[in-house]
Order: sequence, then C-alpha cells, then structure tokens
Amino acid sequence: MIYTVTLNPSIDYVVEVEELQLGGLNRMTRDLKFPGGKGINVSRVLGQLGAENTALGFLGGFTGRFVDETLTKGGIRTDFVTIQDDTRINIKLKHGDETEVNGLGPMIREEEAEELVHKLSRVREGDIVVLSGSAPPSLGSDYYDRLTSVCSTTGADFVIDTTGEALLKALKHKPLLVKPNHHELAELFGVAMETQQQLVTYGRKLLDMGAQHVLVSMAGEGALLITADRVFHADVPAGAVRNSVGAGDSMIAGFVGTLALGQGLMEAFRTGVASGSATAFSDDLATRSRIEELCPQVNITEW
Ligand SMILES: Nc1ncnc2c1ncn2[C@@H]1O[C@H](COP(=O)(O)OP(=O)(O)O)[C@@H](O)[C@H]1O
Ligand SMILES: O=P(O)(O)OC[C@H]1O[C@](O)(COP(=O)(O)O)[C@@H](O)[C@@H]1O
Repeated sequence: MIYTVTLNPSIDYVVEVEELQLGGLNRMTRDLKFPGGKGINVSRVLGQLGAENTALGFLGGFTGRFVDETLTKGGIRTDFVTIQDDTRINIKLKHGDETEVNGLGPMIREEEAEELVHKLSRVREGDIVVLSGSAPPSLGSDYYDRLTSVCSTTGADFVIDTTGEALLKALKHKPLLVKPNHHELAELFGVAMETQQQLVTYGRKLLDMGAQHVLVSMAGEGALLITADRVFHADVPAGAVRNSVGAGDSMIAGFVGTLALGQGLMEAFRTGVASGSATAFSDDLATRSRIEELCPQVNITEW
C-alpha cells in the first residue's frame, strides 16, 4: 500500500484575471477550486495510475471538509486527523504569468500531532510512504524527523519532498527517493547552479548523505535521475503549458506508482516525467489518458 502524508493541505483557489491591476479592482475571468497540498496531489495522480493509496495528514473546518469530500468522491481513501482549526486556502493567481500566495497553515495541537504519529506507526515493510510539502509552523521543526524515524523503524520505504533542514535530516533514514527541483537543490547547498553538471554533482551529494534515488526536476528542461552508479536525463514532450502547480507532485506519483506497480526504474522515470508534463499541460492534475499519450514522447539518455 502507498500512503501519502500532507501536513499542510489546502484548497488551491485558482483565479484568472486578464491583467492584474495592483491596488485596483480586478474582476475574475474564471475561478476554480481544487483540493491541494503536495501529498494530496500525489494521491490524486496515483489514483489516475491505478495505484491504490491512502491520504493521511491534518484537515479541519469547512475547507478541510471540502478537501476530504472531493478526494473521497474521486475514489481516494482518506484517513486524516481532524483538527480544530481551518485548513488553509492557497491562491494561484493567473494573469499571463503565475503568482502563488500560500498560507502558513493552521494551528496543530499537540494531541492532534500525536494522533498522526500513531496512525503512521501502523505502516509496515513493503509499504511506501510519500511525505510532501511544508509543515505548519505550529508543528515545530522536528516533526518530519519524527515521521521519517517512524518509517525507518517500521521498515517501510519513504519518499520525502520538502525543503531545507527537514529534507537534510531525513537523508540519514535512507529515503527511496528525494525530488528537489533545480532551484531547491541550489538553495539546499547555498550554491548558484548554472549547469546540469553542477546539478549532478550536488544530486550525488544527496545520494552520499543517504538517498537511494535522486530526481532533479528542471521544469521545461526535463529532469535528471541520479542513482548510485548511473545518471540519466529525460527531456519533456512538446505541449502548451497551462498550469505548473502540482507538476512536481505528479512526477513523484508517476515515479513511485510505476515502481509500486512492479515496473522498472526507466519506466518509472519516463512515467514520472510524462505525469509532470501532463499536469503542466492541463488546468487540473494529470489524467491517465494524458500520461499514456505523453509517455512515448519522453526521450531518456544516459548522462
Ligand atoms: N513547462 C513545462 N513543460 C513541460 N513539462 C514540464 C514543464 N514544467 C514542468 N514540467 C514537468 O513536470 C516536472 C516537474 O516540474 P518542476 O516545475 O521541475 O517541479 P516542481 O513543481 O516541484 O517545481 C518536470 O520535470 C517536467 O517533467
Ligand atoms: O507545484 P508543486 O510544488 O508540485 O506543489 C503544488 C502544491 O503545493 C502547494 O503550493 C503547497 O506547497 P507548500 O506545502 O510548500 O506550501 C499547493 O498549494 C499545491 O497544491
């Protein structure tokens, strides 16, 4: 079984305006609401790929109910801890360009935080846990470390997609996969990265620090897969970009879902890239048919 963990879910409120007038009145030309947060996006794309999964994390209030009901209607099993505070709303403003305004997240009480640790302690060897996104500040800086320790103790594989110290601390528990984008990798090491060679060099450092596989995503420039002894580059299929929100999460879902369904590493890499691009070319997240259409267009070459 695959479990996703979203510590800071959201409603992603996508707002389109023709031209943004800062300080003026703007009328929306269109608006859309999606259940959001990185682990939840992973769950939704895993569902498209036919990979059974359960979404875990914290949800509260009217916003939390929207997220849970939408996931359940979409056939995703949910087992969230109910919190007293409201789940956040993240604004995705489209005005020719994309501007994002993400909330800090709700207050999580100590007993709520403990309840999730307890739920997660039921995972077993053979399970894969995908931990994705930011943590609300009220959880404290060590909460991800607690969760990855639980995965490590139970013997379950885990993937972690977060930033900074939380990501670095997780490496000692040997994650199956980490997927920084090129900006996050540069920020992690405090180095400006201008070439793909630099991305490979620093990606390898993450392997040395414990990761089993490293995917470095580079938006329209494709991605690098770095393993213990080999490096591969994938380019992206051609298409018109409509929405880059959730492209990274879709890539993780494509990669992990394909491995969980028993296929090899190259197929997982190909499906990961196709899933990221299928989301980038859609209003919402990738659908199975769009992923299948794009898979044959992904070229992989050994570095
Ligand atoms: N402009 C784009 N054109 C085609 N594919 C894209 C584009 N942006 C993202 N993707 C796909 O999604 C993957 C993840 O995107 P990226 O933006 O790097 O991740 P994140 O959302 O984590 O920042 C890319 O490796 C690529 O496969
Ligand atoms: O584009 P990405 O990085 O894959 O993730 C998109 C998701 O991340 C969010 O921007 C939240 O990110 P954070 O958890 O880092 O605040 C959601 O609103 C959105 O659904």
